[in-house]
Amino acid sequence: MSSAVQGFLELLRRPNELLDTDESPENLGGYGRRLEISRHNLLKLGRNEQECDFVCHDPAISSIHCVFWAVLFEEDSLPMCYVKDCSLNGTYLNGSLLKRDVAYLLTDGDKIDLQDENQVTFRFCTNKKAESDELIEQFGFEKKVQQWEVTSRVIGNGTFGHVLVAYKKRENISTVKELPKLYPENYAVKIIKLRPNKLNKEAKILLKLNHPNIIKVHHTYCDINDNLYIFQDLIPGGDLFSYLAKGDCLSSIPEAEALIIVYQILHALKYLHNQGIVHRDLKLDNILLCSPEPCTRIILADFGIAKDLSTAKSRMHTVVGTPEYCAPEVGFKADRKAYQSFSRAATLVQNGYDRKCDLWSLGVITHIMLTGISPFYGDGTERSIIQSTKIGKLTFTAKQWNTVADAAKSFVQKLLEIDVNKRLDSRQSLAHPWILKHHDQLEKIYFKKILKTSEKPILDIATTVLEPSWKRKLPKSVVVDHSLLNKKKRRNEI
Ligand SMILES: Nc1ncnc2c1ncn2[C@@H]1O[C@H](COP(=O)(O)OP(=O)(O)OP(=O)(O)O)[C@@H](O)[C@H]1O
Repeated sequence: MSSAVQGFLELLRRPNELLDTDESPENLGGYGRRLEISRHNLLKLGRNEQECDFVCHDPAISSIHCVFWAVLFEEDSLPMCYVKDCSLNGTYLNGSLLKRDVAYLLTDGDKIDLQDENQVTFRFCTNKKAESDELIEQFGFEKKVQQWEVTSRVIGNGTFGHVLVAYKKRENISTVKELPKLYPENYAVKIIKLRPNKLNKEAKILLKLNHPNIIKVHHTYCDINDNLYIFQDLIPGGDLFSYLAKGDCLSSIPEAEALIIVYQILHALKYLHNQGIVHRDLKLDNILLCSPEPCTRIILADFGIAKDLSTAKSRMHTVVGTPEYCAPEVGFKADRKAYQSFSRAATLVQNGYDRKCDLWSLGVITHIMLTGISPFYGDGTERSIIQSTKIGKLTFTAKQWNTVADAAKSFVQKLLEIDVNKRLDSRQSLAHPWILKHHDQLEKIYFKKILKTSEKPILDIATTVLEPSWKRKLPKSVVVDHSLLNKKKRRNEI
């Protein structure tokens, strides 16, 4: 298996009359043929000869019947291979029907049937070793949390916690026998060891939010070891960084594709900022994709350092974020020694910063999507990034800009504006000519294709879904260990 290949489909059964005419003789009969599932490549099965990697000329099979892909959190982590049904007649996983347009995680040996059982059958195989319960045992995580099941499959590991695959016990199982059994959907659970208040904030903020482009939290639970479980949607398409990282460097994407992503981020930011929430760590790694293809829904994740200003003062003073994406007014200093006199790094010399720091980060993200270049990266050292961000000099002379519209350049310029008063906010950004010019098409794509809704949801209204039992689930007080706080080594937080 080549390194890019993370799994494959083995054709188990296929009626002879449906065979492709151009198949080599050794593949005839349907046994032994393998379809590879690799990163950065959507494997498509269906009737459409132009689009599909595996063509089946059966009228019961849809033009594109189902798609497969693989996502890797890091180079050495175990791949997550997914199947998504896009058909009229359905795709079955181990005999159970898949919900249309929902991605399901595959496990070695899974059986996939196109349309009904025993018509065209594949077996999913991977030679990567399955995860053991080591992590769960090492940290004493609970495997059953009320109606939730925590599995040992790791989605990713962050500075403060682990993200694992979870399942929810089925509710309202249909008693109508004729209806096919539905396959259980996957969820993700982020488990963090409760430490100073800061860590509770992520779940508290997320429970308040309800927006199609923001990670949805379903349930929270705190076990007796102070592990906080945040059950949330599993976003199966990987992050935007991995989507752009092809080979050794980041690649640009077509302007139209970037525009659709920017439009969704702006909707999410407008909603967040209206709620008084500032994300503060917007970057490619924290933007998740529902599938690794253009025009997919994007989801903002990792609210670990988000700030809720709705009940507090309107400015922030703590230096947090990731220098590469961080607005100059946040106050990163090129010399790390400059922080030593503070127990927490703070922009004491400045007037603090506000929600517009998220718009600067979006400017950096847009710049990268359009050109593959990070605007203030310099020589890549933290010092050089911070220095060039402070200067904020932008040039559009690189050849990568040649094919980019002037309106897009102007958008980037207006977000990467050192003067916060001149920098656009989320509402103004949505009214910028780059967006406005394509407004009707963007709206259509957003509501019809991405959100798949015929009615426009009211995106600006806050629907507070704070669980009533939330407060009771947390310990009354959390002992703040200051030595830990100071020693905390967060890659992106000083
Ligand atoms: N709900 C989710 N669905 C799919 N993948 C997720 C989800 N939440 C997190 N991930 C993946 O797991 C990884 C770890 O997430 P987490 O939020 O713990 O840490 P992180 O983004 O690396 O944050 P930190 O900046 O705290 O180190 C992420 O990079 C992301 O790829």
